[in-house]
Amino acid sequence: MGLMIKIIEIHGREILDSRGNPTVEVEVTAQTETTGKKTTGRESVPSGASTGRFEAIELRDGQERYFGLGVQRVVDHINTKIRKELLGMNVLEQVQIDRKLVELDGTDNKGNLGANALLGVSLACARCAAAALDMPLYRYLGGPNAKKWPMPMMNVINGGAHAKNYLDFQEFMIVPVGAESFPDALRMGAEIYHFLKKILQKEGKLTAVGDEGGFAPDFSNAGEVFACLQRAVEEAGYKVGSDVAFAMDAAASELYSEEDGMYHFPGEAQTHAEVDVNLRRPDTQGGAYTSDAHVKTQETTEKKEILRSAQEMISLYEELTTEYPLISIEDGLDEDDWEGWQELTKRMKEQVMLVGDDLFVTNVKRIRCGMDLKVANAVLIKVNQIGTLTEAMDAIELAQKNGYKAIISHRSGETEDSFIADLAVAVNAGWIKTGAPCRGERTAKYNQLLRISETL
Ligand SMILES: C=C(OP(=O)(O)O)C(=O)O
Ligand SMILES: [Mg+2]
Repeated sequence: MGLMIKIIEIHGREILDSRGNPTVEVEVTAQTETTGKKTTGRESVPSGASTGRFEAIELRDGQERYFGLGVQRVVDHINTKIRKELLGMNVLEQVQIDRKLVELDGTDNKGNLGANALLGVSLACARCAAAALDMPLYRYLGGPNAKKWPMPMMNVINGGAHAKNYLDFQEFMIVPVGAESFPDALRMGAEIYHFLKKILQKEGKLTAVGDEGGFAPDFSNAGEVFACLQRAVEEAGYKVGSDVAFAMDAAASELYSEEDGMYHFPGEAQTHAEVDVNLRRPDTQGGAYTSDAHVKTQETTEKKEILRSAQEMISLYEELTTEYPLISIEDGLDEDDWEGWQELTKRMKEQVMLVGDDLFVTNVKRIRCGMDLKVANAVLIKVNQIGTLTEAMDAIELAQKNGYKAIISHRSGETEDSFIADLAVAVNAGWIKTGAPCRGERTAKYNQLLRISETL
């Protein structure tokens, strides 16, 4: 038998995440049989705001404390049922541990014990195993061939479910594609972020930030945002396109209405309504992306609506991609609109990464389905969407083996945990999405990548 590092303690607790909501933290302690050495690994669990309908279930207490968001019940599952079953297992046997966790839960969506219970334990086991072997986490997870630093996709303008502004699309990212090293990439991103702040201030826009640390001012549409990002890149001394490209997460499932099969843009409509009646934003121009060609404006006495069909969404992305170096569009259409996604993929797959987040939910079944239907060409990987490390790594492997890019991603609710930084290097993902280059829960990942990049 190989080396035995036996799990001797598992302890879960409730902590706070970056939104001030409770989340799960887990400590796993294991003892190396040959030496008696004891090692503890600690991990915590992130949480989404624009969660996909097909994600594994994040359990919450639903009781009065923390307005129903407490995770004490989940912590109890860890400290009783899960602890009892896992004590004595070899912490090096990640696949067996994760299989046991899935079995213990016994449901398809992890709704029994909670994906947040399973994930905390799963990740803490890996962290503990790496430490027990005195290995960096990325090396333990990835082996000797883990060697590639991931290109950061930095979300510097926040909208959608991550900000209370008029911006309907969720994320606008800068991608320093011309960088020659990770430290260079991060520095470029941080410099542009500061120039962006100055530009927003000069224009009298808010520089308060959204959930992922990007600024959250009111823009009327995506075209206005990219024009502003272009200025920030240029003022920072970089070339748009060759040094820095753009990416966006439309998070279109949040905009889609099953009732009429259309995508709704209430923020865009609101900014136009305000311009019309010459209210607070007389400086706001309509922008090129609300032309009648693809926007239906339904005016009533009280309300103006801006709606787009799937076809019109695709046309909008094509226009944006023609005008700006937009290299990646995530969740461009609804999580259930496989036909729309087929059309989107057919039309844009050569120029752009078409990333499935809510569409694939890090789930091999849905990714396989997407591959069969020739949908998308990249998979967003969020460990808490599926609930165990092994299943997330299976999703990454499936993507990479089939020519799909894998982008390792944070959630909008994060902790100071940096597991995903190591994971991105471990699997040579090539891409990471972990917010703005500011705020501790985001810089925890970027700073860990700086440390790792010294050793690559
Ligand atoms: C990171 C994202 O947001 P959330 O965590 O709210 O799903 C996303 O949609 O890609
Ligand atoms: Mg997304």
